[in-house]
Amino acid sequence: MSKSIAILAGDGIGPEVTKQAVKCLDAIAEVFNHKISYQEALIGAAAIDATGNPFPEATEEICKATDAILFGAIGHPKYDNDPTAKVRPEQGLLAMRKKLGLFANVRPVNSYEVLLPISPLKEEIIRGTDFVVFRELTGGIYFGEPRGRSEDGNIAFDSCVYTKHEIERIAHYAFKAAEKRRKKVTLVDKANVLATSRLWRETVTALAKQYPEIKLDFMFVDNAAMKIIQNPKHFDVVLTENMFGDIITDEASVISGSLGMLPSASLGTNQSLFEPIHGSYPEVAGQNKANPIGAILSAAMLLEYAFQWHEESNLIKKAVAKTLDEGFTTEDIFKENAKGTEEVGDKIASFIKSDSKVLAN
Ligand SMILES: NC(=O)c1ccc[n+]([C@@H]2O[C@H](COP(=O)([O-])OP(=O)(O)OC[C@H]3O[C@@H](n4cnc5c(N)ncnc54)[C@H](O)[C@@H]3O)[C@@H](O)[C@H]2O)c1
Ligand SMILES: CC(C)[C@H](C(=O)O)[C@@H](O)C(=O)O
Ligand SMILES: [Mg+2]
Repeated sequence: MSKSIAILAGDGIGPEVTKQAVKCLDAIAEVFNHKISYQEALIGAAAIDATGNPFPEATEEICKATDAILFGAIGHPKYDNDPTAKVRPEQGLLAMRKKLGLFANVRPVNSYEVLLPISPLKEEIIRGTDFVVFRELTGGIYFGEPRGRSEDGNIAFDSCVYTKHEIERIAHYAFKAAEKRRKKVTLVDKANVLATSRLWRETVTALAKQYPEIKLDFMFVDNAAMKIIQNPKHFDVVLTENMFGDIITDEASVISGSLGMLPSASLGTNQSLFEPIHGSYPEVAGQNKANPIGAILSAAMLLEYAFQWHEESNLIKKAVAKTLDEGFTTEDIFKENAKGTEEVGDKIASFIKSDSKVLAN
């Protein structure tokens, strides 16, 4: 089989973790005799430096012409520390999501037995955690109008806007995912305060009638933020709006062991993109310290969602698990005898190649 992938490595640790994901994809291509071609494109601060635009047209064209997109991370301290900057790397990421219609961001969260002891949370609480967050990605306060500043600069405003259509299309994805899981959807919102959240509750309640075997429950986001670390096994499929989903998934990454561990898929009707949920972690950029597993598991999600290569995807996940079992990790996981980004990528790729028969069974 022959497939093409756009590689948008971005800024900070983006290039080094994406390189490890590509290494694992190459290992899969070798084992299964697939042909995967890559097209690199600019995004974020790197794209601003080169073109003045954080999501250049050439990048958009490449994204549209390929079978799937693998994205690293964007962001640079020179913009983070300058609130007056007119053009920002994050605008590139948001423009890409909006222009490509990537409205459903899927963020799986699970615990790893071997990593339970390093968690600040109690083992018995997080053992067996397995839920997935469906985060709406192209609406809400990230995109609502009006937004901006008053003329005198003393007032700033953002608008949270949702349409019924935007809620329904991601809710269908969440309910369909629940059908294949433990048949439970928890809608996380702030319906006691926000009009948009009340529209979410009303719309999702009506839509749930189409999925009679799915149990729907509701939770306010402040309570959910607490319950996710107090009783994570309560959750199966979490459905939520853009900003709440952003926040609770960084929080949930503590259950998996590190923010560097969590992958995601951003799905639309015509294209799909795969990215670790973390950012550009500029403090260690270029130092071979970043955990590449979120990026590598994003490549596994790409094979599953974009190509329907399930066996291939499982092989990557098993190689990651085996690497963790051996305690072969970057410093954010096991500090003692920590390995580099490259070494962890090499190890996972070598397990994919050498143990493909053993791991597949
Ligand atoms: N999707 C994205 O591209 C994305 C996501 C979040 C933040 N950002 C941007 O990244 C920049 C830095 O933001 P931030 O510091 O808030 O978030 P961040 O995710 O880059 O880092 C937060 C913390 O998480 C940990 N971490 C993150 N990735 C890791 C990895 N791969 N391995 C080990 N540890 C990891 C580190 O402790 C780090 O200090 C900002 O410019 C921000 O806008 C981009
Ligand atoms: C960088 C930022 C715009 C982005 C978001 O908030 O969606 C990030 O935090 C993420 O989770 O992908
Ligand atoms: Mg985030």
